[in-house]
Amino acid sequence: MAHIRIINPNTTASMTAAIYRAANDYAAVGTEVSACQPASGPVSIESHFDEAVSAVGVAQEVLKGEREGNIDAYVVACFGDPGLLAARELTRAPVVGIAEAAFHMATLVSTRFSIVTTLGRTGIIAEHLLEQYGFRHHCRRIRAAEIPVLDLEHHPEVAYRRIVEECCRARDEDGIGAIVLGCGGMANLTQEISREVGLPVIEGVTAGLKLAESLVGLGLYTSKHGDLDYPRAKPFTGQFADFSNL
Ligand SMILES: O=C(O)C[C@H]1NC(=O)NC1=O
Repeated sequence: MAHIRIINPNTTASMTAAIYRAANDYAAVGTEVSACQPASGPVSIESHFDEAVSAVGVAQEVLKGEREGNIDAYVVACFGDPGLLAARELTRAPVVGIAEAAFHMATLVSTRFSIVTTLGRTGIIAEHLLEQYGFRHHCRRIRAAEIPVLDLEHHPEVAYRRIVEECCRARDEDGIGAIVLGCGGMANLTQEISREVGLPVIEGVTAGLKLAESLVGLGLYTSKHGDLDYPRAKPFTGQFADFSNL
């Protein structure tokens, strides 16, 4: 039995629920999935600033999970993987970011992939992650459907069509074998888009869940030898006082 906690770093509860449903549909027998989002922060994450603010919320949700004591792994369900390394410092449980998970999965089924994300301005965040994780040469292009994140909920039909159109352009122009969807809010679209576009389509919530299950099943844990060791205990002031002496 593994309990996997999925953290939606934005504060839109309906997106958290959609992310939970998508993950739970793929959970193995014996896996318990739970989902949460920070009490405060951006309703959607579409910029460096949004990422920075949401990273604090991710850390707070991991600390809550550690206090609960029964979480075997965490998934950070925003394509920018906000606060991923900081989250790993706070727990021995594996912590999987959905961008990193999707990149790994995509390279297991194709030599080259393109990313289709929401707004073009967030493409640089994915570009930085490709570099950081060592997947830069696997990714042919970072494309955007040019839809705000919450349009996935507010205008799902328009959003779906724009995503599929951009996926088709990627398939026809980029010399790729697979597509990575660049938003946690796209988690429930994978199969439908894959059927319509005719390529493997990978998104990070479900990829992250299955990788987290594998890490737990292998008995792997976040190393506490080196840079992912727990933070040195120290006082924190002001709004972060509850981070004191972790
Ligand atoms: O980076 C993006 O465009 C998508 C990212 N933003 C968000 O609120 N959830 C996400 O996965």
